[in-house]
Amino acid sequence: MAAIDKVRVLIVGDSGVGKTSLAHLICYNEPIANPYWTIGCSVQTKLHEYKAGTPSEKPFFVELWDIGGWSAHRNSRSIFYNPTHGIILVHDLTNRKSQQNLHKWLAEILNRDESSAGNEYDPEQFVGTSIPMLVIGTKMNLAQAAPELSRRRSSTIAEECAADEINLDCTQAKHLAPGTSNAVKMSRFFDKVIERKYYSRESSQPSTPVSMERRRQAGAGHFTKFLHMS
Ligand SMILES: Nc1nc2c(ncn2[C@@H]2O[C@H](COP(=O)(O)OP(=O)(O)OP(=O)(O)O)[C@@H](O)[C@H]2O)c(=O)[nH]1
Repeated sequence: MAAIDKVRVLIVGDSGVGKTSLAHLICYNEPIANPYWTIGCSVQTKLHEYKAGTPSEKPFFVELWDIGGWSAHRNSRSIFYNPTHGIILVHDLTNRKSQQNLHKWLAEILNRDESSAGNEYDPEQFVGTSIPMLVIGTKMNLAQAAPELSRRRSSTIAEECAADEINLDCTQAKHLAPGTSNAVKMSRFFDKVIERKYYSRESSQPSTPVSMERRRQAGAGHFTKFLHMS
């Protein structure tokens, strides 16, 4: 049997926003019982059917690299960023600061090769990257219970990067259940990541400019299967 190709998707965001909970929900379709504090990085893998239900259907491993969000580890995290085939930016819907900090996370990943560049926010850089991105707002249940904490739900970084956006509660399986719009967006995102790595002319050029409109048009929604590899 032929080896199954794989892609690496980074899951980044401030400490405590729910990255580990999200990665578990994506891979197992059920909430994690005891989320742990991630030191360094934790990797979980799922089997995704690229373009499921079409003649182009093909399985790929999607490695979810859950990067610990503690700021003290910022200087050592860059070792996890190469290669990066896709990025999931996670923020807590009850914590506005965690949404604003997504710019810093993205800058940290995109500046990974420039040791002195720091994490300066450059909007042009975000528009210019062709790495597929997905923005996820967690703790929707808490945000709904306290709307004053989350008056603005849609995040500007998603608009700037023309990225899809999902708001969910990682403690409830139904929020990513197969057939839901969230699951379709997630699947479409993984298709984009695979498309860019294995089927695009840009695959050998990590950060080439691409128009916002083109990014919007890429990909199509399909369902996925899950597999965990320890
Ligand atoms: N109510 C609710 N709690 C959540 C949600 N997502 C995560 N949590 C809780 O938030 C806490 C932190 O979740 P983690 O998944 O460990 O967060 P993390 O981003 O991986 O944190 P670090 O490992 O420090 O980077 C845990 O107590 C989770 O149960 C959510 O959508 N709703």
